[in-house]
Amino acid sequence: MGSSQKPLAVSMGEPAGIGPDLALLAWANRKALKLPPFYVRGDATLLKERAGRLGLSLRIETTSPDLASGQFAKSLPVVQTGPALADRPGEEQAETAPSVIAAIEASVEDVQAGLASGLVTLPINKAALYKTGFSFPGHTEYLGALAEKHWPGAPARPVMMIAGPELMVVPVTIHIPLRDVPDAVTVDLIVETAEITARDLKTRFGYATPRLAICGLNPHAGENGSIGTEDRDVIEPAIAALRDKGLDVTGPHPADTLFHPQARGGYDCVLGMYHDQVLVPAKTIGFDDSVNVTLGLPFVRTSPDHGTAYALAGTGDIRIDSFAASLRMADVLAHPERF
Ligand SMILES: NC(=O)C1=CN([C@@H]2O[C@H](COP(=O)(O)OP(=O)(O)OC[C@H]3O[C@@H](n4cnc5c(N)ncnc54)[C@H](O)[C@@H]3O)[C@@H](O)[C@H]2O)C=CC1
Ligand SMILES: NCC(=O)COP(=O)(O)O
Repeated sequence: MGSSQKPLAVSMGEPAGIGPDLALLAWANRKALKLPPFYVRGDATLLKERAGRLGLSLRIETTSPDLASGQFAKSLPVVQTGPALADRPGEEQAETAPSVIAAIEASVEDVQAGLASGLVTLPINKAALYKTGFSFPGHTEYLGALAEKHWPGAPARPVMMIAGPELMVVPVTIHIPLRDVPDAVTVDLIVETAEITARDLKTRFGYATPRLAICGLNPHAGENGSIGTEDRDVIEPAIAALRDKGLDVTGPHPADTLFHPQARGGYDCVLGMYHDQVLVPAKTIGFDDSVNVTLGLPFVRTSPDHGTAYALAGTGDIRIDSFAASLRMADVLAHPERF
C-alpha cells in the first residue's frame, strides 16, 4: 500500500445499488483484504450519507487522481464526478444516469492519461441507463467504444470473461435475446473471441498454452445434427479453424456435462454460445469470489461478478469478496512485473 503506487480508478456505478456500500466497506477493510490503493469516481456527498447509514465512521476526502494514493492510508479518496446526489438506496432514479456514465468515461480517461493503473467498475442498472438513451448493452461494449475513442488505432474488441478460482468462462454472445443467439453465433465470431481469449490468457494471465473448451449450442451438441445443426455447421468449422491456427481447442462439448469437478480439470477456460450457458455455472460455483474481467482492451478493467442488489443497498448485509477480488486482480494485471 505504498503512496508511490499508481491507484486504481473505481467508477461508483448505480447510486441506489450496493456500489457505494462496496467502496466504503472495501476501504474500511483495506488492510485485512490486502487491497491496492484506489479512488472512487462518483459523489462524495452520497458516499458520506451511505457511510452514515452503514454506521461507518471513516474519512472521505475529495481529491484528484494524482493525490489519491498518498491519501489512501488515511481516507477514502473520492474524485467528485457529477453533481451531489440524494442517497436513496434501492430507489432507481432516472436523473442519476448521466453521473453513472460520466464516472465510467472519466475513469477511462484517467487510465489513458496515466493517472490510474486500471479501472474497476461497480455495478450499473442497465435498464435504467437504456431508458435515458444509453445505447450499449453493458460496460463491456461501452468500454470497447471508449477504447476506440481514447486509444485511436489500438485494437479494441472487448470480450467478457468471468474468472473464478475454480472456473473461467467466456460468453461468445453476451446481452442479446436468447431467440437471436443462433443467428449471432458465426464462425468468425467464435474464432475471433477464442483468439482474443487465448492471447490474453497467455500474455496477461500467464498460461503458456491455454486450453479452451467450446460448448455446443444445442442439447448434446446437436447429436450429430439431429437436434439442431449449428454445432455441426458453425461450431465445428470454427474449432477446426482455431486448431489450424495452432490453438489448443476442444469441442463442441455438450454443456450439461462440462462443469462438474472432473470435467473442469480438462480445460483452462470454457467458451459458451450464450450468456446463461456459462454464467450460470460460473456464478453457481464462484458467486462470491469471481471477477468479471474484460479481455481485448488496451487497458485493465475488472468488476465484481454481481449486480446492483438494490434490496441490500444501505443495509451492510453484503459480501465484498468479489469486489475485493476485482481490485486485487486489476492490480496484478496492471503491474505484472510485481507479481
Ligand atoms: N457489472 C455490472 O454492472 C452488472 C450489473 N448488473 C445489473 O444489476 C441489476 C440487478 O441484477 P440481478 O440479476 O438482480 O443480479 P444481482 O447480482 O444484483 O442480484 C442477484 C442476487 O444476488 C444477491 N447479491 C448480489 N450481490 C450481492 C452481494 N455482494 N452480497 C450479497 N448478495 C448479493 C442479490 O441480493 C440478489 O438476491 C440489473 O440491473 C443488472 O443489469 C448485473 C450484473 C453485472
Ligand atoms: N452478466 C454480466 C453483466 O451483466 C456484466 O456486464 P458488463 O456491464 O460488465 O458488460
